[in-house]
Order: sequence, then C-alpha cells, then structure tokens
Amino acid sequence: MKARIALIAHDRKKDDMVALATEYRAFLGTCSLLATGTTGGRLIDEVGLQVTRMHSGPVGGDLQIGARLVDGEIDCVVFLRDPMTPQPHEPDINALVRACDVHNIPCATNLASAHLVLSQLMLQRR
Ligand SMILES: O=C(CO)COP(=O)(O)O
Repeated sequence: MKARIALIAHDRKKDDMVALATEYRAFLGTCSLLATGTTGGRLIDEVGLQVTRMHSGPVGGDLQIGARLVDGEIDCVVFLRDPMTPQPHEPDINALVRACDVHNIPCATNLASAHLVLSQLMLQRR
C-alpha cells in the first residue's frame, strides 16, 4: 500500500516545504499525499506532485487532516510549524498534533525531523 502522508507548512515555512518536497519528489510521487490548501497548491504548482487539497489551515484544513488521521487514513504528518508567529487557529494546530500523539502517528514539526521521517519511510518502502 502507498504511504499516506500529510504535508502542512505555515507561511514562513512554505519555501522550506517546497524545497523538502523537491528533494524527496521521487519518493513522494509514489505516496498518497494530502495537504492543507495553500501548501498543497504550492506542491502541485512548484513541485508537480499530485496532492489532495483540504481547506486552508486557518479555516479548518488542519482539523480535516486530523479527522482523517483519527479514521486511520494517514501514516505520517510533516507539519512545518512557524514557532515565531502567532497563528489565529492555534487550537486547531494543537488538536492535530495531539491527534498524532493520541494515535501514535509520526509528526515531524521541523525540517530536521522531516528528513529523518521521510528518509526512514523511503527505506521501509524499498
Ligand atoms: O495554516 C496552516 C497549518 O496550520 C497551513 O495552511 P495552508 O497550507 O492553507 O497555508
């Protein structure tokens, strides 16, 4: 079965997400990808990946991804959060990260952990 990965980045982390996805493009192209709205749009336009887009994070996209995760439909979350900028939807962000912990789903919240998680998933799928 394809790895099911959710990709989310806050505005000041979106360039990092595009660079990360470009680096792992060959692997991510074999996965089933889900993203919040704006992040997903950039991954489609700039990296050429096929991505199912949810609503944008501030209007409920994180919650939509959280609901899918709770239903067992997501294997891994890469969530490049911006720790320096207050977010209006902080409760939604916390709910998604909490759902990862409740359901024991890997959640990489910075680039270093994203590299570890994606490279390990890649190895497991070889
Ligand atoms: O706000 C986000 C995650 O909390 C990301 O949403 P967008 O990808 O729509 O910008």
